[in-house]
Amino acid sequence: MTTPDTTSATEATAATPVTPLTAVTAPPSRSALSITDLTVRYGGVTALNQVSLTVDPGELVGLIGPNGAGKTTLIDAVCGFTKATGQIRLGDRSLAGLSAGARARAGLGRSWQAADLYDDLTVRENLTVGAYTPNWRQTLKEVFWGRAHHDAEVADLLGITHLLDRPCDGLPSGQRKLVDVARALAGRPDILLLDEPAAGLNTDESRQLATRLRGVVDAGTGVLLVDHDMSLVLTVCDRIVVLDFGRVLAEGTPQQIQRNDDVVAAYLGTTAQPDTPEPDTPGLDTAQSDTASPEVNRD
Ligand SMILES: Nc1ncnc2c1ncn2[C@@H]1O[C@H](COP(=O)(O)OP(=O)(O)OP(=O)(O)O)[C@@H](O)[C@H]1O
Repeated sequence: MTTPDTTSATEATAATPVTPLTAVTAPPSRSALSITDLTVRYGGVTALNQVSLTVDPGELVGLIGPNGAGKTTLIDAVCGFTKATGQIRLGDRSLAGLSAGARARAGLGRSWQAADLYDDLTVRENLTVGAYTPNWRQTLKEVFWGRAHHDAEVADLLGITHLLDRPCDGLPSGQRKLVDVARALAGRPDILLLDEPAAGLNTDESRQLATRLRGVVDAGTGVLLVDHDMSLVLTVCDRIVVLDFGRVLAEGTPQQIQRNDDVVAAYLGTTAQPDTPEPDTPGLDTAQSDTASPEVNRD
C-alpha cells in the first residue's frame, strides 16, 4: 500500500486508511536512550555538569529549566554536535566517538529551535530529505517497510497530510513546526529530541502539537521534549527532568515537578498553578495562573 505521488494527498487518505505507525514504520524493536554523567564545557563555562537521564521507547520526557540551564547543549551533545564527556547509549550501543550523521543513522532524530525548513521544496520533499540516511540499514528498512507509505504515515500522525504537496514557503508557523517534527520523524528515529517545538505557537496550535506528540509517542518512539511552554510540558509529558545551571535539579512526574519547591523557586515561580483553579475563586489573579511560558532569563 503506497501513496503515489500523482495522487493528491486528500484522495490518498480517503482511499487508503493509514496503517498504524507501529505496524509499518518502525523496526521491530526500539532502543532506549541512556545518558550518564554527561558534561560539556565551553571554555570556562560548564554548560552541563554530570547530567544523567533516560528516555524509553514510547515515553515522553520533558526537559525544562531556565534560560542557559543547558537544555539545547544536552541535545547538541547527545546528537554529536558538541563535544562532551560521559556516556551516551542507544540500547546496547555506545554513541561515543560517533559523528552526528552516524548517530542519526543509529536511531536519533532531532528538531531545531528555528524550524528551518527547505522553503522551496514541498512538505513531502522535506520529509524525503529528513528520511535520507544513506546506509545499508536504511536501505533494508525501506525495502521492508516502504518509503512513500512511511511519509504518508508520518504526515497522518502529525495531521499534515493535506499539506504534503504544498511548498513550505508561506506555511504558517504552527504548520511549519509540525512539518519540522514530521521531517525529524521521517528518519524513523528510535528517539526524537525536540528543541522548543512550541516556540511561537499560539494556545490552539500548542494544544494541537501536544495531541500530535502524544500520537508519536504512543506509536512507540521515545521523545525528549525541551520547551518553555509549561501548559504543553505539564500536560503531555510522562516524566520531567529539570535542569538548573547545568545540573539536574529535579526529576519526576508532572504532578511531582509542579509541587517541587526547588523547581518552583528556580523556574516555575508563582506561575506554577497547572491544577485547574476554581473558576470563580475570589481575587484570583489570572496572570498568576498562566502557566504558558515561565522563561527565566539569566544569560
Ligand atoms: N557555543 C557556545 N559557546 C559558549 N557558551 C555556550 C555555547 N552554547 C551555549 N553556551 C552557554 O552554555 C550554557 C547553556 O546554554 P544552552 O543554550 O544549552 O541553555 P538552554 O537551557 O538551552 O537555554 P534556552 O532556554 O535559552 O535555550 C549557557 O551559559 C550558554 O551561554
